[in-house]
Amino acid sequence: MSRLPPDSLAYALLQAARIHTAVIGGQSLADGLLGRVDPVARPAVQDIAYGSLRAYGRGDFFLSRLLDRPLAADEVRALLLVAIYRVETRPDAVHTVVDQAVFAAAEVAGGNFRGLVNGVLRNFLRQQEALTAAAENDPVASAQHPAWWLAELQAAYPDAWQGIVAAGNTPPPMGLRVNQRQTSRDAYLARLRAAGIAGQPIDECGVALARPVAVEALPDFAQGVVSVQDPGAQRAASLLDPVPGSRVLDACAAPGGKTAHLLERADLDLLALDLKASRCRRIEENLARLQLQAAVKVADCVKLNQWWDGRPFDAVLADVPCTASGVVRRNPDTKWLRRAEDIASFAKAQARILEALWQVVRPGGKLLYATCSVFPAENGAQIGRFLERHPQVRRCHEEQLLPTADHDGFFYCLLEKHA
Ligand SMILES: C[S@@+](CC[C@H](N)C(=O)[O-])C[C@H]1O[C@@H](n2cnc3c(N)ncnc32)[C@H](O)[C@@H]1O
Repeated sequence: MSRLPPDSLAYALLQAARIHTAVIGGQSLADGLLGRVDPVARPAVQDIAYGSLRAYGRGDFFLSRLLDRPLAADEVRALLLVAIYRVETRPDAVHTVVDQAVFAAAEVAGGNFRGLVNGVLRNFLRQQEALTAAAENDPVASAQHPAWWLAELQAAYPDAWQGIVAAGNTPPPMGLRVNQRQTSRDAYLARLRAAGIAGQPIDECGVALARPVAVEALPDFAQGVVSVQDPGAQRAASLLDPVPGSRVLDACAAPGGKTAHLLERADLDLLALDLKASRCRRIEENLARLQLQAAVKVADCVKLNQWWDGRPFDAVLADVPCTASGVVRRNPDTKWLRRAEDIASFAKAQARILEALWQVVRPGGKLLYATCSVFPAENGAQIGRFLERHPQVRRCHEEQLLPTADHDGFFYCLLEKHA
């Protein structure tokens, strides 16, 4: 519990520091860390916690120069990191940030850290110019990504890696998918305008918002007229493009964004699988809100005997688990939690999924392999190895979307089985 008022900056800094501590200790932002924060403070805490995690390489560099020995409490280190982030992003209010961080320090258990926090932050302000210049010459501090991650990007994209890094360091855009069964994209854009929310049309049913808003502010969100989905993710349904009435498998479906999009476009006999029961509930909740129907089953898609009745599918979506390196700006914890070896272990699991699912595609049917990664081992190289094992498979289409201001990073490959 905190005695700080939830609407104070001190409270926001303290909560952001606690989230930081949990993440650096190995927990994921997806574990609901933000849900423990007073709702009044959530937008501010999210802004500070996510922003400072995106910039962790930079903050860590500063602290390595400001502290001459390890701190007694991880939470104090995290408090310094979030305060420095706030100082750098709000240069007009640096003294308020320092004062509020000192109030927050009084809440950290295990000692009296107020003097230390005050001293380190004032020291940072005194040396800010020199430290900022030094950070420019440090690869991890300036790119704000781990060294192994940068090496992967540089090897794969010698001309484009800086753009990928820059996109990864920017707050993500908010995209919407309009439910074509309920309204048209242009009619919904007009409703957004009437609600004072600016947006641009994208593709067949997407909208890019000028600024993120809370979902509760979106007209008729609860009635299922619209969903939040990045335009890059919306490519899946149009690439697979199953014909009405066909039998479709979404093998790694939770939370059901792409399942729902497929069903909004056409009436389908669709089976959605996911490994985890809690995540299958998310699919069911999303389908219920959007007034769509599918069979949802908890299963490991690799273990065909657990879930497959032997009837082949016309179309299969394999949106496989991956490093999520294309959506790192949405989950800035992942780049600090992952290790270089994770790429190979994801690639191994993906190959097993692809092999298993290929067996359930009917002759003449298609499979769309998808990741939200930019690492080739999970994408083009994965498909290359699959095609070596199955030379008769037709690769109909392949695209690597790199993250930009308009969409996240995704990879798609559409494969067709010999009839
Ligand atoms: C990238 S996410 C899917 C996102 C989803 N397609 C969407 O658009 O909302 C990958 C999902 O695969 C699930 N998964 C991982 N391994 C699996 C397996 N062997 N069988 C079924 N689901 C699996 C994970 O639980 C996770 O929900």
